[in-house]
Amino acid sequence: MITGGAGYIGSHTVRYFSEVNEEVIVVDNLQSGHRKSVDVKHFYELDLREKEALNNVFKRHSIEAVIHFAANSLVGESMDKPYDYYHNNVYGMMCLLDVMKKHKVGKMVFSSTAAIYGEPTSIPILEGEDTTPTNPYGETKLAMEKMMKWFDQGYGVKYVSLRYFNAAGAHESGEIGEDHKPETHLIPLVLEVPLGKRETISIFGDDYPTEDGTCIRDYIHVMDIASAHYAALEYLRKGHSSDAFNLGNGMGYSVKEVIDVARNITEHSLPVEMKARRLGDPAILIASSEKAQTKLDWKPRFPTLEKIMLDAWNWHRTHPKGY
Ligand SMILES: NC(=O)c1ccc[n+]([C@@H]2O[C@H](COP(=O)([O-])OP(=O)(O)OC[C@H]3O[C@@H](n4cnc5c(N)ncnc54)[C@H](O)[C@@H]3O)[C@@H](O)[C@H]2O)c1
Ligand SMILES: O=c1ccn([C@@H]2O[C@H](COP(=O)(O)OP(=O)(O)O[C@H]3O[C@H](CO)[C@H](O)[C@H](O)[C@H]3O)[C@@H](O)[C@H]2O)c(=O)[nH]1
Repeated sequence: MITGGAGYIGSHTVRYFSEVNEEVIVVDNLQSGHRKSVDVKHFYELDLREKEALNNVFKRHSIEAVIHFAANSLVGESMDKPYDYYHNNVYGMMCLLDVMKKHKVGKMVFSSTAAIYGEPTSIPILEGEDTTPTNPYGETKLAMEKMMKWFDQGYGVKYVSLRYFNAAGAHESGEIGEDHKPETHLIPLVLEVPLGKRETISIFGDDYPTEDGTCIRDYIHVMDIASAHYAALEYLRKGHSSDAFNLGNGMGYSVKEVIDVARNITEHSLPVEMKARRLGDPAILIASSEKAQTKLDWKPRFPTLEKIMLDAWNWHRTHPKGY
């Protein structure tokens, strides 16, 4: 079962699983997902918090494992609406785990985030880094990780928590990609300029302690995130114990560098506008993914920002209005 399978990362993971001949069913309430982004036999439009309906899906299918993407996931929005984040993320997880335990489903692969670390004390970030989130989004994801730990101890539900850094790019076919409304992520926003959907791209702060003064992030191709979910499932199938892994490329790009790569690929001048810092943005987030590479036997296939940007551009220029 893939929850949130009609969302950005979920739909790419559904696609990857079909490419490796795994049978999946999708549960999604379509609050931000797109029905058109997934081609599956069994799609259930429901909210995880509708526990009885969820229970019926578990009754109807013999579910081996759950891959759990469904969540609210915008840092800025979470500052304004913490209740919504606790209710969907934490209570949604409670409902899901409760139904899983009822049906003795003992494997979960979970979407965690770099946001659980807050301002890291060292770069690259290792999994043992302090977890002190600076926003309700990161706080709820950390609470969800902790809930899984106790459900493992109490009921034997094994899990892999994947802490992704900045997901970007699209499937190479250009058939599926990122379509968030409103969009807040840097790469799709940058690409709206050459598409004529916006005049300029804003840079949120150029006074950070980095070489060019703009924030540095570790961008990871969405299909590499998708393949990591399969690697994590295989890891659980082998009977390994529950664990958490960072997913990134170990390379940081500043906001200005991202815009430069987009200029090369789109051949557009991409005018920028300097703005104030965005609340809650850490200066530098770069992952060490060595643990995932070693223990999950996973390797990113598309580590360069050029490839990530090229695939994103391929999707956006052919789908300027999204799905
Ligand atoms: N995009 C990133 O850079 C990034 C980075 C780190 C972690 N994550 C995590 O990855 C996951 C997927 O992110 P995304 O960018 O694909 O987001 P998304 O909003 O595109 O996808 C989330 C999906 O879950 C569905 N959903 C939400 N609440 C639900 C509920 N209660 N019941 C059923 N369905 C529900 C939505 O309709 C949507 O299809 C999230 O959990 C997010 O926190 C994303
Ligand atoms: O118009 C924009 C949009 C973003 N930025 C900057 O670009 C960088 C990347 O911003 P994104 O919004 O694309 O991504 P975030 O790093 O804020 O967040 C992403 O990665 C986090 C973990 O690193 C969380 O998981 C979160 O869910 C996910 O959206 C930030 O420095 C941001 O300030 C701009 O300068 N201008």
